[in-house]
Amino acid sequence: MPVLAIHQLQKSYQLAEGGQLAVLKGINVSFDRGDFVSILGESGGGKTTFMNIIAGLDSQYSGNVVFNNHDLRTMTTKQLDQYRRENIGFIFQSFNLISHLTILENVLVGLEMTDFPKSQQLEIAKRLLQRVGLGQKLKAYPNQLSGGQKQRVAIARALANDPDIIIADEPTGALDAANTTEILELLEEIAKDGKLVIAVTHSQTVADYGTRVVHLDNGILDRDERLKPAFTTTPNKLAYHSKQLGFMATFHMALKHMRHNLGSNALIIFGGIVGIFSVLLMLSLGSGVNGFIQHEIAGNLNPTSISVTKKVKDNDISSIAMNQSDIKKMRAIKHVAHVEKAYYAPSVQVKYHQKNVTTSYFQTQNRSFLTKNLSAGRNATGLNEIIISKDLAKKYSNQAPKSMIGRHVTFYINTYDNQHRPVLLSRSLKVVGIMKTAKSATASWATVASMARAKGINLKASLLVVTIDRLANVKTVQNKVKAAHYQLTGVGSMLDTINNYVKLASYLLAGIAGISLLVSAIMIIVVLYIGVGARTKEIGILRALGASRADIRSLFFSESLILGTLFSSLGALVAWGATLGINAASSGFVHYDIAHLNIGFVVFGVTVGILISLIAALAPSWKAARLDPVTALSVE
Ligand SMILES: Nc1ncnc2c1ncn2[C@@H]1O[C@H](COP(=O)(O)OP(=O)(O)OP(=O)(O)O)[C@@H](O)[C@H]1O
Repeated sequence: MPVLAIHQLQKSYQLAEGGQLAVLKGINVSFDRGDFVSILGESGGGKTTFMNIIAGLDSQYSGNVVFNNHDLRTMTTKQLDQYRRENIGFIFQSFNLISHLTILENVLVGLEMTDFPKSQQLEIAKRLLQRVGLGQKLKAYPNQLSGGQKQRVAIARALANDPDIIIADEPTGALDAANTTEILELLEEIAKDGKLVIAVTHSQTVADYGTRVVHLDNGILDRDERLKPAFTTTPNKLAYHSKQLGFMATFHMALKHMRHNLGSNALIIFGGIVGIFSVLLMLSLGSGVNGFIQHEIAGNLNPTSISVTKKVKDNDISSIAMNQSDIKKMRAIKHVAHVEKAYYAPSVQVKYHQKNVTTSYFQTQNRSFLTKNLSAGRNATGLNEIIISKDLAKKYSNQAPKSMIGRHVTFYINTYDNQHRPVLLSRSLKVVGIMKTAKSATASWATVASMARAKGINLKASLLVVTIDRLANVKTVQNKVKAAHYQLTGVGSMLDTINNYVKLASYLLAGIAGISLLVSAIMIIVVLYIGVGARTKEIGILRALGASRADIRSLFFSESLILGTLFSSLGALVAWGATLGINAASSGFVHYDIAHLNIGFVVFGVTVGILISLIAALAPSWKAARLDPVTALSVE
C-alpha cells in the first residue's frame, strides 16, 4: 500500500491582475516507503506548489492527497498541524534554521511537540546530530556553521519526530560538490530506513542518486522513471503522541529570542520602568501627603468632636450666639454623646512682663482638644487657668518655654456688652500648660464667662462642641447638623475637602505619569510588529514543523509578558527605593513618611503594567498567527 496517493490534483493561483493561473493540472501519482523520489521539472513548473500541498501547508486545491488512507482534504487546520508534526520532515534549500537557537535547540523544537520526557528529547536530538556528524557542535549557533553543516542540522531536525515522509526542496542547491554528496548519502540512508524521501531538484546528480524520478512539466506529470527498486526496510517508528508547543516551550523560545535582541528589549524595559515608577511614585506621594495632613490636623484634634455654629445671616453678634434651644437640638440628634458651649475669638492678647503678644486664634477649652496637643503641663479646665502655645511661651522665655508653667500672665479679650458695645475683658491667669498649635491660647469657658460676668456681661456661646459616641457615626451626625441649618466649622470640617483635593492632584499626576506607560505600550507594539515582519520566515519554519497558530500567538504573547513582568516589577522596585529615599531625606523636617507605597499600589502598578503589555501584544500576535505558512516560508 502506498504511503502517499495523489488523485486528480489540480491547483490554480488567483492572479493579481485578474484571472487564474493553472499550475497543477490533474496529477495522479503514488509513492511508497523506502523510495528516494526526485521531482524534476522546469522552473515554474509547479514543483514547490506540489510539495506544499502534500506537506499539508496548502489546502486550496482540488483532487485528493491521501496519506496512509487519510484524506488531507477532510482534515482541519489543527489536524494538518498534527499531520506535519508526526509525518513530515522538511529540508529547505536555504536551510531555514532558527538563528537565535543553538543547533541542539533547533533540533529540539520538533521534539518539544512530542510527549517524550525532556531527557529523551535531548537524547534523540543529540543522537541525530551525532548521526549527521555534528555531535561536537551542539552549542554552536547556525551562523557559526558552513552551508553543508547547516543542511546536516536541517536533516537532523527533519528526522527528529521520526516522520514517514521527508520533503526536501532543492536540498543541495546551495552546496558545493563535496557537501552535495554527503547530503545525498544521508538522504539515501533515510530512504534505506524505510522512509519516503521526496526531493525537488533541478540537478541531474540528485536525480541520479534516487530510486525514482518523476518529471513535472507545465502542470502535468509527463515522465515517471524507476532507477532502482525501493528499499524494503520496515521502519520501526518511534511511539509517541504529538502535541502543540505549548506555553512553556514558546516562553523559553521567547526568552532566547529576547536575549538575542537585548538592545531593543532593554529600551522597552527602561521605558516601562519609568512609566510604572512615576505612576507608583505619584500615588505614594498622594497617599503620603494625605496621611500627613490627617496626621497633622486630625492628630491634634479629637476626631469625634465637631464644632457647630449658626449660619451667619449678617454680622449681628446676637444672631450667631448659640442658646439653650440650639443645645437641645444638638442633644436630640442620635449618637450625640455630649454638647458643650465654647467661645471663639479671632485674637486675644497675652501679656507677660510688659511683653504683649496677640494670638491669631482663641477658643475656650473643650473636648475637641486632645491632650497630645500639649507639649507640657495639663489642660486649662479649672478657673483662671490658661494654656499658651509654645511659640508664645518662647516670646517670653526663649531658652526655657516650659518654665512659663506656673507663672501668671495677663489675658485680654475683646467682646461686646449686652448693648453690643465693645468691651475689653482682662484678668491675670495662671499658665498650666504649653500647647503645640501655633499662635494660640486657651482658657476654660468658666474662666471667660467669669471675666465677662465681672463686667456685667452674660457670655454667649459662639459655637457648640458636639461630641459623638463613635467615630463611625461622625459623618451621619455631621449630615444631620447640616440638615438642621447649622454649619460645621474648624479645620477638622475642612479635612475631607483638603484630602479630596490632594487625592485629585495625586490621581491627576499619576494619570500624567501613565502617559509614559502608554508610550511603553506603543514601543512594545512597534517592536512586536517589526518582530512579526523580521520573523516571518521563522514563523513559516515553525508552522512547517507543526507548530499551531496558538503556538505562534503564544510566542509573541510570551515576549510581551516577559517584558511587562520585568518592567513592572523593576518599576515597582525602583519606586520602593525612591519612597525610602524620599522618606529618609524628608525625615529631617517632617516626622512622617511622606511617601506611602502600599502593597495595593504595587499590585495595581504591576497588574496594569502586565495588562498593558499583553494588550499591546494582541494585534501583532494575531497578525503573526494568521500568516499563511507557505507565504511566510517564501519570504526571503
Ligand atoms: N502565491 C502565488 N500566487 C500566484 N502565482 C504563484 C504563487 N505561487 C507560485 N505561483 C506561480 O505558480 C507557478 C509554479 O510555482 P512553483 O513555485 O510551484 O514552481 P517551481 O516548479 O517550484 O519553480 P522553481 O523550480 O523555480 O522553484 C509559477 O509560475 C509561479 O509564478
